[in-house]
Amino acid sequence: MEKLVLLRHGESVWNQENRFTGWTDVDLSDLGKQQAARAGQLLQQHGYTFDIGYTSVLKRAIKTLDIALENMNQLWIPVQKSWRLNERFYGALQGLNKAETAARYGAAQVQEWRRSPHAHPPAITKDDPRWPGHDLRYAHLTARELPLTENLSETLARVMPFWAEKIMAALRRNQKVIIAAHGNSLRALVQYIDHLSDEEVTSLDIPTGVPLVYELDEDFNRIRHYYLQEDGPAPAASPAAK
Ligand SMILES: O=C(O)[C@@H](CO)OP(=O)(O)O
Repeated sequence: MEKLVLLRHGESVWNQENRFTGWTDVDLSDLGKQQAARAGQLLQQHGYTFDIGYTSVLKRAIKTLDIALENMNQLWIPVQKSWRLNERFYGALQGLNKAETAARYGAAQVQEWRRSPHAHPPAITKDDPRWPGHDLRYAHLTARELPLTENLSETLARVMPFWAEKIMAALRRNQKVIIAAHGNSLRALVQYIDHLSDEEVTSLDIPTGVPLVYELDEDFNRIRHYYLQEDGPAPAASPAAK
């Protein structure tokens, strides 16, 4: 039996300000740093050790993994970063306040942009400073890989090669894996691992800074999954999107 731990980054400054974030590289809030430390302490208390960590190229996830590993005294393990684990690219919504956007476009429209697997948020254009083609860390991406907007299905499609080539390969080597990523890149991964329908993934929300443990059989099918919390494991239910 393999154990895989998924960890959404701790609260970011823009989570706190209720702004659409996507690929914007915002930092953790003080609460987010505390959540990351607590996640590491919980993992250590429950005896978790890891052989390798995977994260995105965004500092809120990188720092969450760092802080969690430091609190487990495992900061020394290899960590691989990939843009494929980035948050879903939120297009022209990036930077906007979610409540103000709902007041302008209607709550139903905003909820669809946020949670539907197929709805595209409004796109940016390549002359927009938010276009990742302007950012050195994405210089190796092809024109097709650089998003102008992304829906959840497209996020899943770009997470998948990394899952198959890197993460599953590590699991096959019996390595113990932790992935620190984002609300929507993890929703996409959970949809895949759990075979969730589009309807089920619409109501899936993953909390910040709480380790989500998957116990997998040798074919990487889920045996059990649960959140690791102060008062013991909690079912990985799918609370409605906020
Ligand atoms: O802003 C974002 O990038 C994400 C995660 O914080 O928000 P949402 O919950 O709307 O997908």
